[in-house]
Amino acid sequence: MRFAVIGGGRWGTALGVHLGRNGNEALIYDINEETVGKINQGIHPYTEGVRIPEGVRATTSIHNVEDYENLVCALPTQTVRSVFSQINLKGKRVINASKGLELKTFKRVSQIIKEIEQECNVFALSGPSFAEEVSKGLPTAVVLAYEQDEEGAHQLQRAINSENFRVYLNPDIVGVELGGALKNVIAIACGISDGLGFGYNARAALITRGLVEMTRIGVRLGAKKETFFGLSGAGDLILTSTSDLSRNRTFGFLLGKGLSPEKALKEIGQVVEGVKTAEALKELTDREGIYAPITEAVYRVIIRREELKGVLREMLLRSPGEEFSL
Ligand SMILES: NC(=O)C1=CN([C@@H]2O[C@H](COP(=O)(O)OP(=O)(O)OC[C@H]3O[C@@H](n4cnc5c(N)ncnc54)[C@H](OP(=O)(O)O)[C@@H]3O)[C@@H](O)[C@H]2O)C=CC1
Ligand SMILES: O=C(CO)COP(=O)(O)O
Repeated sequence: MRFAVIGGGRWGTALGVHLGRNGNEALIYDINEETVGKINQGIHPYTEGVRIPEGVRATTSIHNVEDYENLVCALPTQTVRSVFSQINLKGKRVINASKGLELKTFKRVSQIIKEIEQECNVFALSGPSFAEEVSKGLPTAVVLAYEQDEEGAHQLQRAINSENFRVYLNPDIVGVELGGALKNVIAIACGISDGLGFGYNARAALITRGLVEMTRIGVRLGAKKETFFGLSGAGDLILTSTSDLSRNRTFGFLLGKGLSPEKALKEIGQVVEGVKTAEALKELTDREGIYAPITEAVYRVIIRREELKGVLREMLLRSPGEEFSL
């Protein structure tokens, strides 16, 4: 199959490399000339020692992607609207691989795409999948969600699935996209806890209560409860909240060690989606009246700049209530 990958950061490049290895053609679009130049010379721009397979090319010209029927979105979420508005999307399949919510509109990426062009089919590819490990061809399992086009999802599954990149199908695109976006906020909270030296008990509690919070928010927004127990929910939450490879967890960890949000973001130097998603999510949960204490605590620390210890103390003093209140 022929794919254009919009966004040649770590994830877009990893997906392009995987698609190429699996016998597909992939054109990676990126704004950065150096990145595009390296890919076209067969050099992986981020992972040393990994070859760019045959059939993978890169371009800095956004209009070149219009020759492709299947478009993969691997951009930072806040840039999706402006970049995709430049492309004629009519009749295309758009597979969202980004993980976040748009500020102010609180929209998921597939909703942004549909707002730009009604006449296209949207999908979401999500799950526990660090770009570096996918680039190296290490075993990974993800979910491909679809909205209406079940036949298209089966065709895409056949093109993307491989021994080391297993692709499961799920018709709940709302739940799959929300899982990928919301886990980043919980991973920041876990990073803060680890940075403060709170220990493994606290981390396990945060992951578990975080999953309940993600599920509560998701169900209220139209997702299926069980999706949050799958790869794009619990799977990605566990990966991101426990691994040093995660930018979101690392961001929280640096805050826990006393760095300001600006300094932590500068030190990481890559997109940390949970920061903007925490802001969008706090406004959304306030508007909808959804109880989301972990999201609120993260928001108060990174957006309102409240003192970490005070926010945590208030959190721990809350009445615990019932374990499962969705
Ligand atoms: N990395 C991972 O393991 C995974 C990431 N994701 C998701 O993929 C998305 C992208 O992340 P990732 O690739 O890691 O991020 P990176 O930080 O590696 O790359 C982001 C890229 O987007 C580019 N960019 C910034 N603004 C624009 C714009 N207006 N138009 C075009 N390109 C732009 C950046 O260019 P520049 O550097 O020049 O600013 C950079 O090359 C995120 O939503 C993330 O959550 C999902 C699964 C795994
Ligand atoms: O979503 C990811 C892996 O599934 C990547 O997480 P980070 O953006 O926190 O690195």
